[in-house]
Amino acid sequence: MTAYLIANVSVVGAAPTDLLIRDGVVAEVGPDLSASDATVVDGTGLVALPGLVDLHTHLREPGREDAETVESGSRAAALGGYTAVCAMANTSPVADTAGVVEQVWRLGREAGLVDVQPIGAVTVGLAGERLAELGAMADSAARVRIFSDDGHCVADPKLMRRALEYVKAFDGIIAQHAEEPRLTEGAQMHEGEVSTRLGLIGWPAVAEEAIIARDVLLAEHVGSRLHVCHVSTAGSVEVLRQAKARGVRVTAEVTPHHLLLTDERAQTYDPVFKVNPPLRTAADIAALRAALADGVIDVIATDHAPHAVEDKECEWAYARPGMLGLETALSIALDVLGPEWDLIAERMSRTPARIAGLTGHGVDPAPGVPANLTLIDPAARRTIEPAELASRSRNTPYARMTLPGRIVATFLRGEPTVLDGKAVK
Ligand SMILES: NC(=O)N[C@@H](CC(=O)O)C(=O)O
Ligand SMILES: [Zn+2]
Ligand SMILES: [Zn+2]
Repeated sequence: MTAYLIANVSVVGAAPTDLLIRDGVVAEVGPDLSASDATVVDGTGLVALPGLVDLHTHLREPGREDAETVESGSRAAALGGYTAVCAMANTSPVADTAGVVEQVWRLGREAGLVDVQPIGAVTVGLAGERLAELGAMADSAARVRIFSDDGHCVADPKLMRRALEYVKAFDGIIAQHAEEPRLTEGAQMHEGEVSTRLGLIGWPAVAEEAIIARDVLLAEHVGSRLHVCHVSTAGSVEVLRQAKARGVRVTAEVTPHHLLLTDERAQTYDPVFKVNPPLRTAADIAALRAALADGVIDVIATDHAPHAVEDKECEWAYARPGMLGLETALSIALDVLGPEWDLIAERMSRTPARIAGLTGHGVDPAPGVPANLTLIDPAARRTIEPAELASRSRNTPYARMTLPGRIVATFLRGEPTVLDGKAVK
């Protein structure tokens, strides 16, 4: 195993120092380190963060390997500065059995670019009718702790209650895609001024807020852990704020795109901007940013949702919802939050690692800590070219935009997965 000496690097924004990585861990931290056997990485001007952790990634394998595979998605993640991703269950077949979650987990190990932690489905086939074999998935080699029907809402309150009760035994989490289906029938975008102008059926904010309100009450009643996926409205933030103040065990995520893009983008009729929940208003963005700063929203999660060309380059109404996120998330966070390195580490690494129970991830570089870290050049700017992305899909909403920050290197347990901004394998 090669040793690496990262010289003159700022650890989470502090004054520059050296990091020696050896045998998979951070061996030493301090000024003027030397090691004759180590490969030197010049860290001048770079910031080291604990490797990013994504609570919400769609890898599309098994079933839609044309859109993404565990390997291509893992490479996109490593290039984005990630060392661990949680893979959503809406694959084909659905990850609703021990067999499928173990398959995804094994493919992640084989790719070896990030730790792939499978999420299990809550209900069989995401159909919302019967609980999936949560216990078998938890006991499997994949050791599933987060369950989600993401893509669909667990709309039946009795089933949601049963799921929360079931996972309590092993301190599991139900991650909810909060969408009251009766309020979003035929919805194409956010319900508001722009949808009225365009004559498109809207998805009202209340369709999200009503489910979050119900679910925090259920989680409170049962005493279980609830996680809310892709929070997108100011009203949702208020529901979460009140629940947290009462001590409900609820955590929440926001996506990079909901922190930056508004429903005005729908005016282009370019389906690259079609996503669930939909892009909202500038007032929602302001509330989401404030909630991220004050901790009502715990994490930034990408909801990386690759889609094949034929599912995206068509009429808006027929296009699948979802956008890429892994390779641009850190840049969007930097753009939105500024160089608030401690906050970025908290929201994109430490807290998501803690929520998912991924020990060894989300820990700042210090002697003895597993060397899962990423090096960022905050001064660099890059223009996003969809064809250059490692993802198999091209549906980035940031095409030809120039964004701040570039991932220079990523290390997984002491081995580089990215060096000089390029994937190592
Ligand atoms: N976000 C999306 O618009 N799409 C996701 C599903 C989801 O996250 O709800 C997908 O799987 O494509
Ligand atoms: Zn969702
Ligand atoms: Zn999703």
